[in-house]
Amino acid sequence: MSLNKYSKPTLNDPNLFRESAYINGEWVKGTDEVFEVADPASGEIIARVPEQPVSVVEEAIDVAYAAFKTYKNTSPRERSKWLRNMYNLMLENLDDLATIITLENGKALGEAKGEIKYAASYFEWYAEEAPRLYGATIQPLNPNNRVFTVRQPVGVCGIICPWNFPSAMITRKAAAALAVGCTVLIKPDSQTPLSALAMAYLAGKAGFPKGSFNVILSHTNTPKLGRTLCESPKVKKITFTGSTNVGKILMKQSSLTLKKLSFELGGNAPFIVFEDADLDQALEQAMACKFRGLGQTCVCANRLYVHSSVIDKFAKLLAERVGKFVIGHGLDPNTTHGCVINSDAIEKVERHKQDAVGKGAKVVLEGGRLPNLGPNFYAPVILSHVPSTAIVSKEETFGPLCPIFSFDTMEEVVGYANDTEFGLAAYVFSKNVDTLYTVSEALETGMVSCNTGVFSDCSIPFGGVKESGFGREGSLYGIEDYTVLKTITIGNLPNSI
Ligand SMILES: NC(=O)c1ccc[n+]([C@@H]2O[C@H](COP(=O)([O-])OP(=O)(O)OC[C@H]3O[C@@H](n4cnc5c(N)ncnc54)[C@H](O)[C@@H]3O)[C@@H](O)[C@H]2O)c1
Ligand SMILES: O=CCCC(=O)O
Repeated sequence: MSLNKYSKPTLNDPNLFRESAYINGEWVKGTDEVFEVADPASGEIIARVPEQPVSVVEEAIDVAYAAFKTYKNTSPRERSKWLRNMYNLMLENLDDLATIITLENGKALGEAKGEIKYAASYFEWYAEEAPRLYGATIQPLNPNNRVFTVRQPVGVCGIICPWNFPSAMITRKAAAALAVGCTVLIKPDSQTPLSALAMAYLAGKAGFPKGSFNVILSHTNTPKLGRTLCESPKVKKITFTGSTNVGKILMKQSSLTLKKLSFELGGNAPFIVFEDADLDQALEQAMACKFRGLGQTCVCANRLYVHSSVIDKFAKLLAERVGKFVIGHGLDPNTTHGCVINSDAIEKVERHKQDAVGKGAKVVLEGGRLPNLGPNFYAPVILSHVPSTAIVSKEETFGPLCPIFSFDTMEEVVGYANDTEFGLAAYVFSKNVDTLYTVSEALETGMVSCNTGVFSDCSIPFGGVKESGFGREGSLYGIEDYTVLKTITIGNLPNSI
């Protein structure tokens, strides 16, 4: 692959770079109207893709609906083979796919490669799960009846995804859906549609039948397209990853047709460091957790709670280590951390920082804008002794701001951690298993990670509680969200012999 800094890449396989939607196995524009995709690091336009009208989405829904009628009857072994092919193809094209992510999202190439491996792992996992969908046999009260259950695919799934993981947020939904026999219509974020299109190209090569894997595109038309997906009686499920506010809109719109829903929404993860924690381990893990994607992941630590006896030491050492980050264009091999997605992300970081400092937080690492690199570059900020009244204790920053709060007792810190409407991930650091266990049970989140800041894995159930959403992705449970349970009763059997 030859890459010129700040320019469109020459990919090993140029077919992976697509500027059309993918419907029924065809590359489709459907309109002359386009929207632009820019490299957030350089501002350079890297693609022009169609702004699709509602009529194209309606056609795509019809295609996915028609395809479902045959796709649902393919054998689990066939689907497993296509999923496995997709896994292999993603790894074979790792460099190109990662380059596309870096160019549209801004994350460093090393992180982008990690995302592709993570994204592909869902295809591998569900290739293995596809033939293992079990039901139950049930002993009913009526002795002349026999009862069993089967899991059937729910139908056409509308998949709406964010920009922060342009590949992995799609695969952990699509792989499970395709494994059980659902067809999918994917709507990526308008800032990062190119990864979805590259995967559509690979899905065709992997052997998925026409109409089973579709990608539609929109920017300003997004609310109309979203409504069309939510209100169509032919779409049986909406699976969404994104903000809680948009999740609430989609839930209302989906109520008209009472769709099955899975929502992975915003987080506000507490990262708790007790006085007996291995400080060096907690520091390393805090860095990895807080600054993954430069703070733009839903499971990034949003609030660090560090015991009052170690908070000053922890904050100083963290600032020393984070100060060594090399921030730059994601394709530069020296870069450890890329840029944020857009100027709104920086404005939110600054608003949360000013609020906390105004309320008495200490600045440990000043951070701030890096105009020499570009308008979307921002060096991490670390604040300590942040008061509990700061906005950041309640609102997700989704950016490179690391606020550290002090606490004294276990009861106090669990109270702070749970004092939010969100409940996605939480982190606990201690050498005492009683502390880990008691606190894990008390935290109101879907996932708790003890003594590690990086826990994501295709084998675990991923998802939240409270306003962080519902449904689980990945693991053996993730497949259930794309099925409906059917009960079959065979009645009036003769008396037993
Ligand atoms: N829980 C998780 O697994 C998870 C993962 C990643 C991101 N997130 C959350 O996502 C948020 C950041 O992503 P974002 O700002 O791009 O979210 P967003 O909700 O603005 O956008 C997500 C997707 O929804 C689409 N969308 C926006 N308005 C829509 C509408 N009216 N109808 C239909 N679709 C619409 C967008 O185009 C995009 O594809 C954060 O809150 C983050 O925590 C959660
Ligand atoms: O941004 C949210 C998803 C992050 C992950 O899957 O680890």
